[in-house]
Amino acid sequence: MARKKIALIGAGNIGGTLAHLAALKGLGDIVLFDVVEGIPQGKALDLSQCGAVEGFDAKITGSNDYADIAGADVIIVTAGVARKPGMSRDDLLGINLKVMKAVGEGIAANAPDAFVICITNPLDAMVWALREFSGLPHNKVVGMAGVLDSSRFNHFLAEEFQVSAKDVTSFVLGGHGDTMVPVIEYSTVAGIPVPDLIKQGRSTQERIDAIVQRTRSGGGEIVALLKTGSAFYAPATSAIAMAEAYLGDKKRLLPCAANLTGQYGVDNLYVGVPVIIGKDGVEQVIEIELNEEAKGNLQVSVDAVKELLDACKAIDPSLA
Ligand SMILES: NC(=O)c1ccc[n+]([C@@H]2O[C@H](COP(=O)([O-])OP(=O)(O)OC[C@H]3O[C@@H](n4cnc5c(N)ncnc54)[C@H](O)[C@@H]3O)[C@@H](O)[C@H]2O)c1
Ligand SMILES: O=C(O)C[C@H](O)C(=O)O
Repeated sequence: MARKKIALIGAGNIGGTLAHLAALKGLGDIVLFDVVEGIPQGKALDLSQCGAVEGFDAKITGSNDYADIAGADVIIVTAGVARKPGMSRDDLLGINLKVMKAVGEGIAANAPDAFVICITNPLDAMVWALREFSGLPHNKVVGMAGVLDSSRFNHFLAEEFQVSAKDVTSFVLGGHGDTMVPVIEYSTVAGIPVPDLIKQGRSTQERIDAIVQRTRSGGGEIVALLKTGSAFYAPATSAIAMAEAYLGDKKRLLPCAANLTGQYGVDNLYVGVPVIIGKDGVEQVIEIELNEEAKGNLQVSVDAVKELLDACKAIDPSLA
């Protein structure tokens, strides 16, 4: 059987980390693409030289030519600009929208059968625009944010309850911004709902509320520390989990930015919801019961994403 091909559009911090993880996990041969000459080639050579130590034999190449992504099974898009301290993700919209146009056209022309995972921010608007520019089916274009945000929430909850993060599960829904919605009612430690753990006196509502807030500003906390860019290890790990779900037809239920067609009362917009990922890409959107507070918070988040889509349409009338 032919090896799978993974194309990474953007060979920066996340792109390089994605390539490393994909090689270590043996997902397939890897093409790193970037507009900057030398960066993808240099990273590809460096990563290839890990193979003899790690025992992998993936072919890793760097390119500045979209023709080299031809036949890719999975494409992960990180092309664009990351924020710096003092900026919001939304400040990246104007510059990254232009990048999505170039990337969408490159994918459409060279790898229209790929499963495409977008990471570029502001995520919900960029994945929507990338889908529009590429014209690929909606089930084959998905955004990565919820896996990362839920992983952050799980990490903070694991610290709070002093348990392994492996035993914590949660869903963070909504847009990948300050309005994201960590859902406490669906957060558990080995199946025990967090509200029950509060009742047992293992934490307090105030402490959990503070964790929700820290999760919401989790990306900004790292930007403030790094000063030169944003998080890349956990974002890369999260996207690789989504790629593995597709390549292995795993039917994983993950929070991802998916196109909604009426679910949660939302139409024609990408936002973070639980989905099943398998060989057909986003195979199902799962609707979960939300209490009134979570419903209201999700609506606020959806409205924030809608505003970003309007901004995209104002910048590029071809999207209107
Ligand atoms: N969705 C999420 O949860 C999440 C998490 C972390 C970062 N991000 C976003 O991911 C993006 C990438 O982050 P990073 O840390 O890898 O940034 P980075 O600056 O390290 O890398 C971005 C790369 O994109 C390249 N690039 C720019 N324009 C391009 C184009 N037209 N075509 C191809 N490549 C192009 C740059 O040369 C650079 O190498 C940012 O927008 C960041 O905000 C999203
Ligand atoms: O915060 C950022 O700008 C990057 C990313 O969206 C994150 O959540 O880490």
